[in-house]
Amino acid sequence: MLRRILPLPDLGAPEDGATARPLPLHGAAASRRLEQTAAATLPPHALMERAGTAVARLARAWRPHARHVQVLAGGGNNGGDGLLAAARLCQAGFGERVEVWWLGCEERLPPDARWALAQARAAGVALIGEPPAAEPDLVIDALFGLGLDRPLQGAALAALRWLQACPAPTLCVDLPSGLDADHGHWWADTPPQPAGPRLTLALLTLKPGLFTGLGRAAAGAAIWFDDLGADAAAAPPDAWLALPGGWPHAARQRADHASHKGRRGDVLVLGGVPPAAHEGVGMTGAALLAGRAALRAGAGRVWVGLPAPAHAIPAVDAVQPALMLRTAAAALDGDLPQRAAVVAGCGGGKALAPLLPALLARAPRLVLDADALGALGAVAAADDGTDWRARLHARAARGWTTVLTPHPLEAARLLGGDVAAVQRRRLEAAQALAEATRAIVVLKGSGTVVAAPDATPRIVASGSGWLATAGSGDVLAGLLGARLATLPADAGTEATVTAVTEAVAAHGALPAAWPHGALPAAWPHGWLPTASDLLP
Ligand SMILES: NC(=O)C1=CN([C@@H]2O[C@H](COP(=O)(O)OP(=O)(O)OC[C@H]3O[C@@H](n4cnc5c(N)ncnc54)[C@H](O)[C@@H]3O)[C@@H](O)[C@H]2O)[C@@H](O)CC1
Repeated sequence: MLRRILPLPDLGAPEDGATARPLPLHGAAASRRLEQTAAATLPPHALMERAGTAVARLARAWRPHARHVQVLAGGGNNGGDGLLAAARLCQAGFGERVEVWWLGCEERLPPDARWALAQARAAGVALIGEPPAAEPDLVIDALFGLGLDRPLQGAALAALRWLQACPAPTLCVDLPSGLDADHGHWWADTPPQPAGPRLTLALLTLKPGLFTGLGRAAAGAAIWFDDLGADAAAAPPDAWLALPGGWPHAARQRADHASHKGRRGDVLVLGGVPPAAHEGVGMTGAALLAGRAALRAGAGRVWVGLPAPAHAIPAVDAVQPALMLRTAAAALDGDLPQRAAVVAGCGGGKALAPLLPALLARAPRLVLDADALGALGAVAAADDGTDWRARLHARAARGWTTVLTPHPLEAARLLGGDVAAVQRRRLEAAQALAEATRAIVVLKGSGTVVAAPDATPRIVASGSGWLATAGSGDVLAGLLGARLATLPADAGTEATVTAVTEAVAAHGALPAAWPHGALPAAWPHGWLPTASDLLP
């Protein structure tokens, strides 16, 4: 069955608060297992017939008036899909010219691709061995799919360079050529971002590499999926694709006439050093953004504790006067850390380090962001010498929730590695950090990963380059606080991970809801949104 995965459908405000079911993601090995299982029950070449037909159908629907269709086909089964699509387009009399630039070698073709080549020849498809002379109206990229597992060189690299530079609309078969199916690694020295509009049709399975690493940049604005009639349950997924869903469900919250703010959860944000207290260097805005986001996401009461003396604390947040501003010391005095979801980081700077031991020991629901992650290493020195990892393990053993929200550099520091290694294997890096800390890890970046100990990681489908702006992470931290604040104490790990994923997904969906026409289009091509624009 053919369905669109991205762009996400306009979800509006779901009344029932239901979270969309996550979709299974299968890497190369699991996809091959599924392929074998499916092929065993079908006549020869049936899967390739379905794949090629699906490609041809989507090509016609996407560019119905294309006259010159150029297929770029490699020497494996991905090329076979392209050859068969060309055959079916030709047989349907589509356009004026359907041509295949074929890089295969007849003696080394796998059986399905050999059959597809025969089909293409029988249909009268023109085969060429070099780039087309004129720019086509539509390109079908079937150079490499699942089988790509090393850097591109020679003729294949030259073909990929042509493909990436071609301004024509391009439909990628299964995966954009150059992209690794498992990790979203890019195997070539040419930019992953294509010059022209692009969509990708994933076949049989959705691969994790399409949604994280460089996958989203390479795959284009739209990702479609045809399962070719295979049963995804036949192989356990390597990851889940999480779609934004039912949180925050404002309509449902408001519908409860007898509700009151005490039922909607308390959030304490710790961070935001004021310039008056730190030699003129301040980060107050970060904590205010987190606090505002928590309020907007439905938290009943939000405190912001700034690590500074009383005279340096702003009297009020003029944008959200409902925020309760105080010194961090005052915020931590009493039972607030126990009953509120605590968000620590958000511009707290070095002043956070001395607060962390108490937070780790007292706050059952704790989000550690930015500066709090940087301060973790100093925790032992600041207290009785117990390592921070041991403290996180102890929290997990008590059934307490800790959420770490590193960007790739922070994750690399916590793992003791380098950022390139994290980015190369984002799923594995997030999972390794979750296992090492027994915490829920939100590894930010293109295709944010949510990982928890002993669980299959999730990649969040929402999110875009619009979020790559200062303060965006503080807004996410606030949303996480608001989401955790409404969880019952005995929610359990799975429900907590789902809640964290919902908050990340809701954050990723914010730019789509942002009124793009709302700011004057003055500066060269219009103003860009900032983190404050993510909040109404
Ligand atoms: N067999 C079938 O009936 C089906 C095949 N499908 C298609 O088949 C694809 C997988 O086909 P293949 O396994 O043949 O793999 P590919 O067609 O992706 O790659 C072909 C060969 O290229 C080689 N290769 C890898 N890296 C290279 C490099 N850097 N330079 C040069 N050669 C390199 C590999 O050894 C591989 O065997 C899927 O992505 C999908 O498009 C699906 O449509 C499902 C059905």
